Amino acid sequence: MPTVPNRFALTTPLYYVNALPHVGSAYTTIAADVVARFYRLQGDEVLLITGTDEHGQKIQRTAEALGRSPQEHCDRVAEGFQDLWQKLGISYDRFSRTTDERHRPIVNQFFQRVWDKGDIYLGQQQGWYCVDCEEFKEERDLVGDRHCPIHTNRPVEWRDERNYFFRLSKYQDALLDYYAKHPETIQPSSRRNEVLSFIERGLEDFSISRVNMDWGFPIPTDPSHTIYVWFDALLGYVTALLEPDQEPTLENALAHWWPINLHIIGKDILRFHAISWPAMLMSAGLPLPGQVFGHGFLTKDGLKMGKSLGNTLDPFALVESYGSDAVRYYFMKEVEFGRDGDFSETRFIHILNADLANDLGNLLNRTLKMAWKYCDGKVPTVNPQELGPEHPLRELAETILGDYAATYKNLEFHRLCQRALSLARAGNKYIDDQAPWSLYKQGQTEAVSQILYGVLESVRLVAYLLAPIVPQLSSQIYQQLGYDREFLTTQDLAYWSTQTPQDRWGQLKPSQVLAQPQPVFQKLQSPTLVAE
Ligand SMILES: Nc1ncnc2c1ncn2[C@@H]1O[C@H](COP(=O)(O)OP(=O)(O)OP(=O)(O)O)[C@@H](O)[C@H]1O
Ligand SMILES: [Zn+2]
Repeated sequence: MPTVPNRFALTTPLYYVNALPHVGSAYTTIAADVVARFYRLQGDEVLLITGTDEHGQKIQRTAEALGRSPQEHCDRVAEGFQDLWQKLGISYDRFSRTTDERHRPIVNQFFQRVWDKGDIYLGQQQGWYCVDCEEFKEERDLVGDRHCPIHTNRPVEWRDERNYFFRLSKYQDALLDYYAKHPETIQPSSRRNEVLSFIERGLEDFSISRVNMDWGFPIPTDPSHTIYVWFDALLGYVTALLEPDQEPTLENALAHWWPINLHIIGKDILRFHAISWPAMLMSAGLPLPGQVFGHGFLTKDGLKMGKSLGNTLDPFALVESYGSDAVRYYFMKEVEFGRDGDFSETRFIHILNADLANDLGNLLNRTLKMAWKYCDGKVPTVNPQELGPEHPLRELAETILGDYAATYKNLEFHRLCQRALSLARAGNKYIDDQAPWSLYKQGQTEAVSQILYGVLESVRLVAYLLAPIVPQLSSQIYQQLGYDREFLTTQDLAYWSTQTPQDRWGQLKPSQVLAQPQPVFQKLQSPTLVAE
């Protein structure tokens, strides 16, 4: 009987279109793509949502400064995002733009639910506003001469206006209660603690409308106000759930994929996702997303890289110089997900050469050459089970395979890379120790076959383990091992993940014809991009 696949829906933030994407936006999106690819390889039905947040004062002002209409500006920048995602191999299923005409009915219907619940009222808003965050800041959090702690280059602005408010305070206890019962919902745990202590300090209602600002949707019950950009942006996740030809109703949007399993975001927008958003959903009577993971910042000289500060690294140039797998691998391996990390081009080159060119690429290359020399260019004809459980490579591989899925599910990408690479390193050591070239000279062909099989099978497993992170490289390795180029990406994954599971020892078919050895990862040259 065919099994029904599990469903997994996840999102990146919808990025502001105040400027083209930078390496920080790429970082989150790469991580989300890795997770999506992992679940697809498990045979699950996956929906990866990314997109752009296009309303609000920040966008209106940026467009004005550039002499463009806001829509023209958004169209251009949204295209830039899509272009980068394509270059980085991001396999997104939906690109949600908050200026999409289907978004407005969803926002209106959601607003109506919250309105009917009595959670929206008119009040007076006073406070310090950071346009770059599109958020009111508490006086005690400001730095220097009233500057936002994240956007230290621009002072916050004083606001005193009549706005509609959302009754966030009403949900304080419900949120605490929910997070006590579902502690896994906010990750990593340091972020959970941060959110909990913020809630415990007391939640204040927040304004969800703006006056004198018309780049957004009007409040349905009072069109002289514009809906606050964050209220509309968070709902972009819901609009994204609609099928392309579906009528845009809230009911349709929520029917198949809701609740979303995972929001991957940076820690700058944690409160929106772990406080405002769940409270809005509670008000609308909807179940909450499974998890919010707030990762750390890529920093430059200790400050968050960002479009507003302009201290960023151009991801287009990075991909152009080094290729998408290199960029993906570096950020997943080098920065522990959840913590901050600085970028260094020298380190970038060092890690890629050490891991992918030497430990993995060379291992495959030298072993393939031996297989051509000693085994007629075929996977050695041995029964994989003859390599018993105590075989050193098999033993290590099976230990890693025992928990790699949990490692991915916990978003421990750096650990996954380390573990996969430890298998490649063990393969190199094993082949050096065994010296099959001497055994061949002594006529011990059976032993040679066994050794080469063990190493090639280990390389296959490393490629499989890393496939969500370096999809092109893994596909190339599979191809060298005699599989179709597309084996890991366009096969009927749901089928083969159950029929010929790739995450087991001994799947490499004896006698399968190998490809001619070719380097799968070119060594990178010295830094070219950033002066260090
Ligand atoms: N330096 C960074 N490190 C890690 N992630 C980042 C970084 N900058 C942006 N991001 C990602 O982008 C999200 C914020 O998107 P946004 O469009 O506000 O980009 P931004 O560059 O931070 O903009 P701005 O500098 O104008 O605030 C973060 O939550 C995170 O997912
Ligand atoms: Zn700010």
